[in-house]
Amino acid sequence: MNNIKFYKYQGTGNDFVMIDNRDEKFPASQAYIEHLCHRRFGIGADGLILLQNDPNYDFRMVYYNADGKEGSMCGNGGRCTVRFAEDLGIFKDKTKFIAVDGEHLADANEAVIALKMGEVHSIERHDFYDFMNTGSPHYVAFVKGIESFDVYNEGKKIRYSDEWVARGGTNVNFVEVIDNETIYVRTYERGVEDETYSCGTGVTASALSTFLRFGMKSPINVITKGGNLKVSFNENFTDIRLVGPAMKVFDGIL
Ligand SMILES: N[C@H](CCC[C@H](N)C(=O)O)C(=O)O
Repeated sequence: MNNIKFYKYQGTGNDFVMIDNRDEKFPASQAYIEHLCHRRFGIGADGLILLQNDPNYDFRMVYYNADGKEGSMCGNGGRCTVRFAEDLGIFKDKTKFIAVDGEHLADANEAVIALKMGEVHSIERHDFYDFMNTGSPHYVAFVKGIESFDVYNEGKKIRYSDEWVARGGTNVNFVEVIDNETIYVRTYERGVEDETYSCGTGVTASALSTFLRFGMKSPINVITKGGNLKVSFNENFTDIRLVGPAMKVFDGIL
């Protein structure tokens, strides 16, 4: 026993081990984090997040993928970290924190966390897909029959293609337009190397891409395997919000 307290949180089924690391005592080695995230040998999670102090913000969020490596920004993880900080009594109603991609604002109420995402300034448009960075890199392709689509194999093929390996890897989103204000998104996640139940930065990228390709207006409702999110944005993508539930599942001692 290391006598470290951990908490398990989830946001639309994207789940995280959360550690209050304000004393910076957590031994953050890759092997240990990978072990804790393992669904058979550990607690089981898509990632692990350290909540740390920062002199200029309410807190700092440090995110690791399930493979134990520090990742780029995680939207659902950000929403869960905000809920965690609220539960720890760090803020009430509104917060400002820092993550690997910069500053984030968020509002919390009992039902949802609304997280302001980074601005998106450049989007690569291709015939069959868009690519952008919403804090993490995202490939977005539109498909029909999303519920029976082979996300794992098709996503893996793209993620491990020579082009994307050379570019540092990517998360891969498959999207179907459901109605005038709703899309369904499924994501193969880099660093988890599997489909997750929901990916916040991926959902954000998918909504922006749906606006560009089909003119769907903000706010866009997003269905994922783990529940529903909403993405609102202005048309130059400088004010993007990811809104949805985030909650504690259990806690324990390591
Ligand atoms: N699940 C995360 C994305 C994690 C990004 C990660 N897979 C990477 O590319 O490093 C989210 O909700 O935005």
